[in-house]
Amino acid sequence: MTQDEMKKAAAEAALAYVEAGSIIGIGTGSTANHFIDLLAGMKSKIEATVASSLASAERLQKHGIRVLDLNEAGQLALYVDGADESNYQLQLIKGGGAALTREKIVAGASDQFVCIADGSKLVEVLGQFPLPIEVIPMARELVAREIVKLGGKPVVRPNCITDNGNLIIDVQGLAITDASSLESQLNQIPGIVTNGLFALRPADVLILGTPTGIQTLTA
Ligand SMILES: O=C(CO)[C@H](O)[C@H](O)COP(=O)(O)O
Repeated sequence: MTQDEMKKAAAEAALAYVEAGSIIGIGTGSTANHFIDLLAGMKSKIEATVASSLASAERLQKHGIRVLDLNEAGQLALYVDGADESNYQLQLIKGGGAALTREKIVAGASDQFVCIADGSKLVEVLGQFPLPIEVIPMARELVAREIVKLGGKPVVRPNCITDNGNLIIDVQGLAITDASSLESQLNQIPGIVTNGLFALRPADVLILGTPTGIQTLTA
């Protein structure tokens, strides 16, 4: 089974969490794309969606799935999204697709966060994947200096402007032993919009596609 097939299997398993008549938050990335494509097969069952990126909104609309602004939609029952890493507490690193801020907003507005991924994303300790941080452009050098003080190596992601008009700095070499504290600490640095740690609001359910089948972890 390829990694992509495992992502698709996880996305398919997440369909079971979709309730009739609901508005669903939709993530960003290749696993979320599988979920969007599968959701199209049951689009008459749902009321609408809220997208965490322009790319996901476009894909949903191509399938004829209604996309609402979060401010119109209100509190959502369900958010489905992928991740770059998850630990066993379902704390995540996200932002490989540069959509972390909108993803965190939509996750924060959802009662249940179902994370879908292939099994390689499950790790003992977060941090092998460089931590993405969304940064307001004028604060780039300030943020980079502060990250170095914390022991990280900041790398500005080339040719990347977020849907919010900002930069992504990927931070390598951070020891993420206390993900909640680090998430809060980084967000205190002026110029950081948010960082890709989803520890204060982890996933509620993690669905992994593995070579031997679906593995589901709950918080
Ligand atoms: O956080 C994300 C986008 O900002 C994605 O969920 C994360 O990068 C995983 O992507 P993929 O499903 O393509 O492996």
